[in-house]
Amino acid sequence: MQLPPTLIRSLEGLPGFDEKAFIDVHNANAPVTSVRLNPLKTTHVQLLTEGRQISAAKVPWSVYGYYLDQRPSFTFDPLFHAGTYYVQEASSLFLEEALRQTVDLKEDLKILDLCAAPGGKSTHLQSLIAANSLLVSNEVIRSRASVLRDNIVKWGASNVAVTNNDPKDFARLPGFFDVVVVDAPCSGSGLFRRDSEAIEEWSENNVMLCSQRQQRILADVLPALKQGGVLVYSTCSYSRQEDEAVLQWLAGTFDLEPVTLQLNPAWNIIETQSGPHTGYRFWPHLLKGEGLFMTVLRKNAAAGTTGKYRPKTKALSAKAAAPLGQWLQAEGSRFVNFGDKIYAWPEPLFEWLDFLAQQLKIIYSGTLAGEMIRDKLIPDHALAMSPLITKDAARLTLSEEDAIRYLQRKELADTVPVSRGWQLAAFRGFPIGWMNVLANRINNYYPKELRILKEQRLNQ
Ligand SMILES: C[S@@+](CC[C@H](N)C(=O)[O-])C[C@H]1O[C@@H](n2cnc3c(N)ncnc32)[C@H](O)[C@@H]1O
Repeated sequence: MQLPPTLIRSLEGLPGFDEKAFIDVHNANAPVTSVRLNPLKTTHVQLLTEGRQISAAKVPWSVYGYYLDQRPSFTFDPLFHAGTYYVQEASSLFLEEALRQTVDLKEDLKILDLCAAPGGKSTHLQSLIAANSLLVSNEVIRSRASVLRDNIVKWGASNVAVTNNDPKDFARLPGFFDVVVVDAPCSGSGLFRRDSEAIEEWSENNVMLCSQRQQRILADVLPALKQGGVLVYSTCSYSRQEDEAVLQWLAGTFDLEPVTLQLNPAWNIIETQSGPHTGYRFWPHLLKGEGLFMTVLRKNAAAGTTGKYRPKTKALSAKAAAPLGQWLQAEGSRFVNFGDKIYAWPEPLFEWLDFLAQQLKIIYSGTLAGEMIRDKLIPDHALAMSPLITKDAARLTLSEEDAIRYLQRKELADTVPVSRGWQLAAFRGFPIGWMNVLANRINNYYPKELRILKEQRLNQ
């Protein structure tokens, strides 16, 4: 692996940098695989290891994160499609430790993940916050926002709104958020080990452009953070201009208080100073993870307020919502319809979601229960992924082979259902989607755009 010599030169003198060890670890061809469990579905890592000749070890800075000693084919694992875990780079799981040390996560919070696709940090944040907290998971690029929505749907949570807005749109929400996470678009050098093609695209000029864009994004979003609120800024770049220099600029431009985290020395995370502010560097030659920079700051400055709110969205009447009781645990939810589509919004988040719907371009919120057609609900895939699904829902347990066929949207020739109508396709107890059993065939309702396109199981 030929790392850009200008990158190497630019890293000299940075805390923790060791040229030889850094180059060696890039050439060692020893990829690190890590996953994070979804506590809405399971907290037992044995689910992924038992009977699979894989062993798992804890990622030290995350309750839900595990290293796997090999990389299985996630595409061909029905448990992956059931949303029981997310495949995520280990260093980035440090977000959990950063928040546990700076925010009372038991409180009802409003959290913004500004640069959220494909959803690693957002699904993680969702696992850390209370059920009555609201996560706004935003992605500016429309196609990437759809991938983000799919991953949020798969995760199964109801307390998330997926938005497709430009950072400057958040100026409409002065002082609204308790926490803002900016996992900024960057030059990506921290991931060279996993994606050697990115090396070709790396240039000093791009580092500079990224640094300017990072500053613009931060300046745009800061008004939306409340006074006393916490800003987390991270990149997967090693470059000073995108890390310490951005922190220095933040500190010099805005009224932000330094926040220092307690580190376990065994973790080998390296502290780096920008004046009184501390950043945290993750070097792949010092720990089991990829390159990452993260810093936390607290807003001192007074923030504006969002002004008067006029309710607009109407919840379905009890009578109109009654048929939904057969599909999901309705207690604690209020139902809203956008056209024929019926969403379940967590009751305590109703006003916030209604307010946000008036300010932002929301592409998904709560849980999409399904479409009401002639007074009957056609259940949506999102409902199958959600813990709201009623325990009484009929389900058909599929073998691994059939579960993969189902996920490929193929026919389930050998599966023998015991009853007719809508039922969940399940694998090892976890729903993976819907099917409708008719007299002479089974209709596979796995969403076309999510289906596994590959024929063969290949390790990826
Ligand atoms: C590092 S990635 C985010 C990864 C994500 N947080 C995760 O954990 O899965 C940065 C994201 O910022 C988005 N982005 C690109 N340009 C942007 C801009 N000008 N403002 C805000 N976000 C931008 C990218 O599309 C990308 O999805």
